[in-house]
Amino acid sequence: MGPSVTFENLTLGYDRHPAVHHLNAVIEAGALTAIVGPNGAGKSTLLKGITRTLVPYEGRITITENELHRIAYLPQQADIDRSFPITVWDLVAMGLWRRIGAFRLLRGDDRRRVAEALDAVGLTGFERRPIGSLSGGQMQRTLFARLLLQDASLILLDEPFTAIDEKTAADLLDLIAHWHSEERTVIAVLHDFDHVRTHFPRAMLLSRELVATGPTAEVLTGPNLAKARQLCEAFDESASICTRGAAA
Ligand SMILES: Nc1ncnc2c1ncn2[C@@H]1O[C@H](COP(=O)(O)OP(=O)(O)OP(=O)(O)O)[C@@H](O)[C@H]1O
Repeated sequence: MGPSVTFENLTLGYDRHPAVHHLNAVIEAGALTAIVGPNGAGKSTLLKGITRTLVPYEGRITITENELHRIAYLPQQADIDRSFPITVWDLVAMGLWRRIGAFRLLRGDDRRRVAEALDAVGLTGFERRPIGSLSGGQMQRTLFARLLLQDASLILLDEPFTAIDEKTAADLLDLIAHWHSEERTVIAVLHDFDHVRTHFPRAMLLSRELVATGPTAEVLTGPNLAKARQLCEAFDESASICTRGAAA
């Protein structure tokens, strides 16, 4: 079973400006949750908080069982350097590093796992291709193959389906459903509400602060979405960290 993630009076930000503001919420162990909200709502920032890339200005994030070493994180495509000279095979094999270390040669068993992961994402035959030559969808399949090998109990995905074709999105959604059936905790930042409604049982609607969280149908309502838009439009980008809720 994957861990639960608890946010308590959490404020995260950059240069003393808050991006996520006094968030209180719980993501249950083994839940499949979509994080949604307007542009600039703090969704990616929240994932960076969970990976400890950002240290909270206030409050805390608690992951049960101290599972930090078992987190897999897929950043937005824009944050991935595709010019790095590495083949599909080597990038996917990096998913084994936690288990076998970065510098050990792959054994037969390891090579079989890499081949199976490539097969699972439909990339058999692409092993020797440099990642710079892949389409957006093929690159995303490669990164999902690496995630498969990471065997993480908490999987964080930042906009995994942006700018990829529907067939690839459907295949990768199947993999996510499989992770959910294995009771891993999966949290994905998503923009496509159809994907969220169809494939994600739970949702968290953010707009710098929490608007709603719970079963997806109860979160993605007209009034909640209108409130999220209003909050984001009203937010002062230059606001400093406030102490509201500090005593809570
Ligand atoms: N590295 C950074 N330095 C300074 N400000 C940042 C940085 N990253 C994000 N921000 C700001 O924090 C706020 C929240 O950004 P974040 O990327 O978390 O939003 P988001 O909900 O993921 O948006 P989108 O849907 O557009 O990707 C925005 O105002 C953004 O400009």
